[in-house]
Amino acid sequence: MSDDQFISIVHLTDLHLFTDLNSYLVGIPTNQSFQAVLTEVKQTIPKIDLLLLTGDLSQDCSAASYEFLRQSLDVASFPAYCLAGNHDDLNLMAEYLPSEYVHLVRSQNIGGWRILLLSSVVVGAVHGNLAESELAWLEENLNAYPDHPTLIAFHHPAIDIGSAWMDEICLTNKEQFWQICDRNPQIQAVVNGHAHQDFEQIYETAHNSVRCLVSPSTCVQFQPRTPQLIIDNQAPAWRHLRLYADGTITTEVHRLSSASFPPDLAANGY
Ligand SMILES: Nc1ncnc2c1ncn2[C@@H]1O[C@@H]2COP(=O)(O)O[C@H]2[C@H]1O
Repeated sequence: MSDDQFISIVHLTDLHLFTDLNSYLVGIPTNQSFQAVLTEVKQTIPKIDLLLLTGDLSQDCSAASYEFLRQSLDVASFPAYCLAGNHDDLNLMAEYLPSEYVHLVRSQNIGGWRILLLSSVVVGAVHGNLAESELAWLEENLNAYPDHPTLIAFHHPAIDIGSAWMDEICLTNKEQFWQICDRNPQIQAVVNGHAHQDFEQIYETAHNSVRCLVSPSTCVQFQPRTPQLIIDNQAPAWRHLRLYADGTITTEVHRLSSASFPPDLAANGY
């Protein structure tokens, strides 16, 4: 099948960038691991229509960390859509991120698909929630394009992933979100970060099956299915998605292989 028969999206999440190239999160210099990921993405994915960045872009909430991100994405030269996570500062993102390539868009039509970006951030909290205004906006947008296969992205997973500590800090109003999905069978996929691991599940509503895709971080990973946070030895990673006009998706996670960023496995949090 030729490359132009699908939309190629690279999902990058939970970058946790700092001002300083030599600052570490759980043993990993996160600016360096992100740069290595971006370089490998460019070298290994032949066609990229869109980079999708789903929050926790910054760890130290500094202007310099967002400037570093914008500069890195400008050098990569792919359209990049960014949304916020619980570690981010929306005002700094709006001030320092937008560029020719970097966009804080909320909706986009691309190759017959609708891409919708929501904010699940609760200012000052680690967990997520979709505000009434966000849910109303989502429903309005879905009603406007009922025949377009749709991918929705936000930071906090809308499903339990089987780690008690993480499930407590994911989306708190999952049911409201899934009720909207039930009324809008054009929704094909929900893409999230926050969990620092690869997790995939089909969510069956009464009227459709939604592909839930949670992707690993470009820096440190958490072990799956654990009662408390345990650092995983898995490499920095990203997810590649191919969206086809008939609404189908193929996807897989890629782990960084060109450089090694071992985490501090003894750390029990950050
Ligand atoms: N030991 C811990 N137990 C529970 N949560 C933690 C621990 N350490 C850090 N966290 C929080 O868990 C969050 C997981 O995702 P974040 O990167 O958003 O930010 C992390 C911290 O806010």
